[in-house]
Amino acid sequence: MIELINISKRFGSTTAVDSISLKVESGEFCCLVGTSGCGKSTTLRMINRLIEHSDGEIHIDQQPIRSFREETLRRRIGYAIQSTGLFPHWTVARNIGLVPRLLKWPKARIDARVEELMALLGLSMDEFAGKYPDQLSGGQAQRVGVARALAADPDILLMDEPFGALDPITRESLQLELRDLQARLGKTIVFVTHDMDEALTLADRLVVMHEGQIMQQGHPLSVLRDPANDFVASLLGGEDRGLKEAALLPVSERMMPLGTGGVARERIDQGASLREALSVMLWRRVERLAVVDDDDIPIGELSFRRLVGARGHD
Ligand SMILES: Nc1ncnc2c1ncn2[C@@H]1O[C@H](COP(=O)(O)OP(=O)(O)OP(=O)(O)O)[C@@H](O)[C@H]1O
Repeated sequence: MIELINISKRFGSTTAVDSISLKVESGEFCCLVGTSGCGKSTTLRMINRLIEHSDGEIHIDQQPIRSFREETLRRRIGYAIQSTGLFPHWTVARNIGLVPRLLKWPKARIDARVEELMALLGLSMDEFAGKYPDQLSGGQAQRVGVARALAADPDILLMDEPFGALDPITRESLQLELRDLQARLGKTIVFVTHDMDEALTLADRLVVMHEGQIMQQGHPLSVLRDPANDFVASLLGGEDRGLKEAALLPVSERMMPLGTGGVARERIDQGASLREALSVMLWRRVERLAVVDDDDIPIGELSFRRLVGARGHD
């Protein structure tokens, strides 16, 4: 668990972070969002002591981070950033092995770990191990950056706009993979982004910052449904909030049992979001969809009225 207690950071006369308190539970995916310059990156970098806080206390598993040795921080906290920070004259394999080497692991263990991580991030050893960063696409470089951050098997991962420079399709696929990876590996992740859709997709805990302070924090759905003030509401997209909420809710949430009137022609997967269902209805110009399981067998149906949450019968 990471705990920030009344944390402030001042740079000369600028207060970048102003007495914030935040608790991130073990295994939680926490996203920090907010306007440019609101103190997100500073908050993140105080957790691994790249920046020293001015006031307050930061604890990891109840211990003040100032009591940790540098080596322990390195081992326990991985860090990935937008520009990847890969060393240009080092191969992919060498870049990934950076922290284990600093921790003086034996060579055989480092080699085995690099191989394991490349497989985990979908990078073929034969193709990529010997390449240099400038021979990689943006998405491949980000994968290497994430692999490097995971190298010493840290329990905490700090990520600062890691997918910021990617095209939307690569970005979405890396978001899904990261979510999946986190569920499998059980890491605690603190993730900075200025992209609200990215934050809503990834977060268990959404933290909205403004001018160095936390305006609101909570589960994305509860923040969406009940924004603390106009600033949070507008950052969440104002009237667009309905679509954002629909993107977070699965079709199964509003599905009805199969009726007797025959199965609808157009289908939607039970794991799809209500937003995707709405899109299919608009595109196909239908008001009813058959909801199908993984084997494409109809298990229920979704009507437009149910989708929008209207009360009463269809
Ligand atoms: N090393 C520094 N020296 C002086 N001021 C700094 C320093 N680092 C950050 N700041 C200031 O602290 C404030 C918060 O910066 P920070 O980088 O944490 O914001 P951010 O929310 O991550 O912004 P962005 O989304 O634009 O990256 C800004 O006003 C910034 O100018």
